[in-house]
Amino acid sequence: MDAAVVYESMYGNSERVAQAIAEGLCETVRVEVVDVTDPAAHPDALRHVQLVVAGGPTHALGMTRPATRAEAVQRATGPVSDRATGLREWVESLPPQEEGRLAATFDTRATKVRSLPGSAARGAARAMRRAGFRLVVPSASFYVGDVEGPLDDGELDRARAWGRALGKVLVPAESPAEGR
Ligand SMILES: Cc1cc2nc3c(=O)[nH]c(=O)nc-3n(C[C@H](O)[C@H](O)[C@H](O)COP(=O)(O)O)c2cc1C
Repeated sequence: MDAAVVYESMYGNSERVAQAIAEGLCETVRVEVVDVTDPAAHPDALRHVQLVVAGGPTHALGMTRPATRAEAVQRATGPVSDRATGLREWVESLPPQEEGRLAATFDTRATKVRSLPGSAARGAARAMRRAGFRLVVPSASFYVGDVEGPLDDGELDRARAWGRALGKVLVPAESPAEGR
């Protein structure tokens, strides 16, 4: 089975989570990690992939928007990726999917506002379900200590474990060879 982890990231935290998820997933499936703005993330370029894992930062209780991305750039005290489009535009561009395509979603969120309900991952999951994907596991959130990060202790391990568990749902242990 082939999988792709498609991510958006302004300060690099969601990118690190995407890489960690791929490290867990690659124990059972072939996986590529793609920035959502990369031509390789275009829906046509991902047609060979059976599982798409998509994620990015939570901004203003949901997926980023042009205004929240501009705010993120303005608030940056270090490296920031100034991007014209993000996860929201990507999921909204997905054409109707053939039956059987699988998906899972993740986001990063701030520990300080952990009690707030908003989650980019849940918004992305809704859009992907509407496009015809089957969501194989509940969406996951990974936490940063402050707006620019860093990720809280243990979050990359948790992301690796989430990727590993996702791979095992897709490729049961008795037939690992079929997943490669
Ligand atoms: C404009 C803006 C709005 C944000 N809104 C939220 C929010 O509603 N909930 C939350 O948990 N985190 C919020 N955050 C924190 C982001 O989730 C955090 O910056 C992000 O997870 C870092 O990921 P990245 O390095 O991949 O961009 C916000 C950050 C910015 C810049």
